[in-house]
Amino acid sequence: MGEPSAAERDPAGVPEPGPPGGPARALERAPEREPLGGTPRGALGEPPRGALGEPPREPLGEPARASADAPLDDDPAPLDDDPTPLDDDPAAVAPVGDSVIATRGLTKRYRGGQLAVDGLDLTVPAGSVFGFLGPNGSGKTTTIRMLMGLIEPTAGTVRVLGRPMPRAARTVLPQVGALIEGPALYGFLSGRDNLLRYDAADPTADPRTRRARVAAALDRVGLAAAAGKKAKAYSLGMKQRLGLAAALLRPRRLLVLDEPTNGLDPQGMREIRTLIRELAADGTTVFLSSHLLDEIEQVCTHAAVMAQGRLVVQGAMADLAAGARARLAVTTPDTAEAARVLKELGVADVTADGDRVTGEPPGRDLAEVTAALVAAGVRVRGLTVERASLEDAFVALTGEGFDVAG
Ligand SMILES: Nc1ncnc2c1ncn2[C@@H]1O[C@H](COP(=O)(O)OP(=O)(O)OP(=O)(O)O)[C@@H](O)[C@H]1O
Repeated sequence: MGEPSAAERDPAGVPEPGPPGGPARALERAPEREPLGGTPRGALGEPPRGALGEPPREPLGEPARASADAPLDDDPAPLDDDPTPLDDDPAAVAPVGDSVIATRGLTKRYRGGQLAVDGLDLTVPAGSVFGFLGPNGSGKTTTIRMLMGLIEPTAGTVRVLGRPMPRAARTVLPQVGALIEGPALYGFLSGRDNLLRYDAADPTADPRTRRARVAAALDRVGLAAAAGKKAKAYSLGMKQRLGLAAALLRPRRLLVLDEPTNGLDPQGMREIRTLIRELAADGTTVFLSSHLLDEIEQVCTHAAVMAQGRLVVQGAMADLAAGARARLAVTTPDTAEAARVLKELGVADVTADGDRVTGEPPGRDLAEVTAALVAAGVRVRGLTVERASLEDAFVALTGEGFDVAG
């Protein structure tokens, strides 16, 4: 079969660009930093991403192989393997301990001057479904492209599966499945043939097991029945699942998914989320970026929040939800007296609104607080510590709104 021409490729095959775990970790709030001084890309009149900025997209868009074969975007990264002899042997990837991805001081300034990622310290625990959350333009895709060795950091380090990137790309990437900015497909080929062709382009893939691996991957993503259909007849959700199947053609220790549900209808989103949960249940660490809070809430065990290129917070979901902005709330007709008593008890940030008085949760037993209020003649109708929703917490942390509806 000859190489398809550009005209033969399905232009509609690329979906519109835009999505369980480790032990609970303490909430790590990133230190405050100076505001970014970068210039927005648009302001400099640079071409949009995808014109010049993107690496050439391989069929089905897996960056793993693209990173090894294709020229790199922006500052080309040296692709020499890590000089240690271990790197030639995929089985010899160093044990990763608790973290599958670790970045330290990771920084990317694009040529136009845009500081897209600023001093990122990210730690992704093994076995987690890690949500990488942030509004559009907060640096998620740039970070993912550095993780995959597609672009060279301006400063800082990246370790994936315990190895330095991009130096150990050839060792690491075969163990990483990735779906970045939607799969690129050949519309005139069936889903099965897309995967066969894709696998055949991978020099490290075993041709003897190809058909079986393709069938298993199609089955895995629920496309076995539609395997013979041309990809251009696939719905967006099916195309996205085919992209995932490409990432699953061999066992992976890590899946990196950039906005995997972007552009999908609710049913398609549910299917992808279910698949992610299943993959995670099998022990694969999943790193997924999203600007959708509820998506992160539904599938992730851990999350990091980005804003303007900086890490705002990262940790286990339970800690993020519990620790972010709990409030003591007293419901009473005697708000002025209740506020006075609470302040006397050392409750900070006391505010009265209607028949409610709220404040920071006190570091003492709530029974003591109730007793003090009652002793002062306050008619207490309700006293509780309210957990903020994740949305409240994240918006408070980032200081800006999220496009929650997508
Ligand atoms: N190739 C590039 N050249 C110059 N600036 C870029 C390039 N790619 C991204 N940027 C800029 O870097 C910043 C971070 O962009 P990035 O795409 O990483 O964010 P994101 O969180 O993934 O957002 P989105 O969800 O919109 O893709 C933005 O200000 C963006 O305009």
